[in-house]
Amino acid sequence: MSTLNVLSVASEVYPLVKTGGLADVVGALPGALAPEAIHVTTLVPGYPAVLAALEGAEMVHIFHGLFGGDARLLKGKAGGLDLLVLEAPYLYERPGNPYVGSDGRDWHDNAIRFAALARVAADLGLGLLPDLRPDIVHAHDWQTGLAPAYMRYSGRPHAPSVMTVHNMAFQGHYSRELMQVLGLPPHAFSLEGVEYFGGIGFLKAGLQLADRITTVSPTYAVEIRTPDGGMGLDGLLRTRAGVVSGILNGIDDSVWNPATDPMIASPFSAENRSSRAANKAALQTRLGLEVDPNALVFGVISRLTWQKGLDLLLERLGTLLGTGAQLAILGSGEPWIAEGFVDAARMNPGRVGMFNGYDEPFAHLIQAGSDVILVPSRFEPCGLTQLCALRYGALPLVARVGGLADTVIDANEVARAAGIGTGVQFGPVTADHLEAAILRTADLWRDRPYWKKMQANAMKTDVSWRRPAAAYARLFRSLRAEAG
Ligand SMILES: Nc1ncnc2c1ncn2[C@@H]1O[C@H](COP(=O)(O)OP(=O)(O)O[C@H]2O[C@H](CO)[C@@H](O)[C@H](O)[C@H]2O)[C@@H](O)[C@H]1O
Repeated sequence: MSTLNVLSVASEVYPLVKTGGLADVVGALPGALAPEAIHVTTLVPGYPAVLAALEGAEMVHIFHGLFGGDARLLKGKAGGLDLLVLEAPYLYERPGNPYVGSDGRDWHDNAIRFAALARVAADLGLGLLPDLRPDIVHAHDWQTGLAPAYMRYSGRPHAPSVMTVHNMAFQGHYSRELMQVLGLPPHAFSLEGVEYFGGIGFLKAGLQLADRITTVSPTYAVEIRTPDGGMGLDGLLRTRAGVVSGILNGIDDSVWNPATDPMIASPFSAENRSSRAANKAALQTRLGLEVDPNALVFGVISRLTWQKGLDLLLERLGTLLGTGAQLAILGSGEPWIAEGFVDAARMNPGRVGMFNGYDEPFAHLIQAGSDVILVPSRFEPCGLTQLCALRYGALPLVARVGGLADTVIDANEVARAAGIGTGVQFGPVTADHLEAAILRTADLWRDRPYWKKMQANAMKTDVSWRRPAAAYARLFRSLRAEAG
């Protein structure tokens, strides 16, 4: 099998820069695709953290006058990845978050910052550097949506493109006045081009002009074709339904491996789960919860945003605590949700523990020590925390949406009778249905033999990248064959 070269372009990549699951996936795909004879080079902006980590950097191109400055394209390695880094200090040399300044507001020039990234991806797809000419350009999320557009409007032969949507809620919508600044020809401002509700839609452009569209679960691939899930883009996606597919995410099962995880209190495996109890005790101690092996511990690891539905949990916290259960929460994000949990912890000492922040090692301990991981998302393209939870034997209690619907087997009565089931699902996503699911989970906890069976089932679920990588490989190869 000949090697296929893919240029993956994204605004964040684990372990260098991460604000969410996008970085995890972009960081994992190259390793996952290597056994499929697919070589991935990842193009990312030259944020300070990326430049600091880059090893063996070699300059491969200078762009004169790239959106208001001179930029250099560097080739090197970091975090085990083959990278191309766009070093453009006037766009990316800023402290903190890739998208927002210290005042919490979007950088004023985000349209240009990410158009520059997309422009460079497109140039590579057009054969700018013969040695680094990709067979496929794989663009992730709105920040890179213009890459397929730039290639298409060049009018020249170019690599075929795949646009992957990790979250439909972020679309990159900008003023029509930027058409010229962004280097888009006037005729691109049309329904079949980049025009979107009177402005320029970056994600819209990618979805309209890429050769294939993927999203990160089969159910989300269906949901985004509906008015609710499509968030304005459902019509386009219905029209292009023939090129849309859903490929589930995986997780890195060497990082997320309870048998070897150095970040947890005591290792365990599906076959030998006895030391899971030590992790539960460590978690309870760390968060000031009563150390009680019999208390059902619900864990949460999440960005705190409306998407994640955790306000519904706050609303029905009384029911959860009424069952005798505990809540361990690790999260950061919007203050209206964070403060609710901080208050809940203060008012329920020993029963609710909250760490308001981002802490990767602690996320591992919560997975290892909780009995349940709660993911009550209003929508969830795939979700990674429930995949980690399955691997660590913390049964996922999830909303029946997107990738959550695709990855958890609900312990309904039939599943219970058959000894299958890996967690609990609920829907529609309302406080009432969440409450019912919490009560059902507490009931399942009382049936300890079945609980242990579910835990074993969960831990044996294949949540690795193997199957998803094979699906991406098939997609890339068929697209390459089609392109000739
Ligand atoms: N406070 C904290 N401390 C430590 N770790 C934390 C944390 N908060 C979150 N995390 C970690 O960050 C990652 C978040 O990934 P998710 O897939 O759950 O959500 P996200 O909405 O960011 O991603 C979007 O993109 C991904 C990738 O495609 C989709 O799975 C998802 O549905 C979509 O919304 C997980 O690995 C989680 O453990």
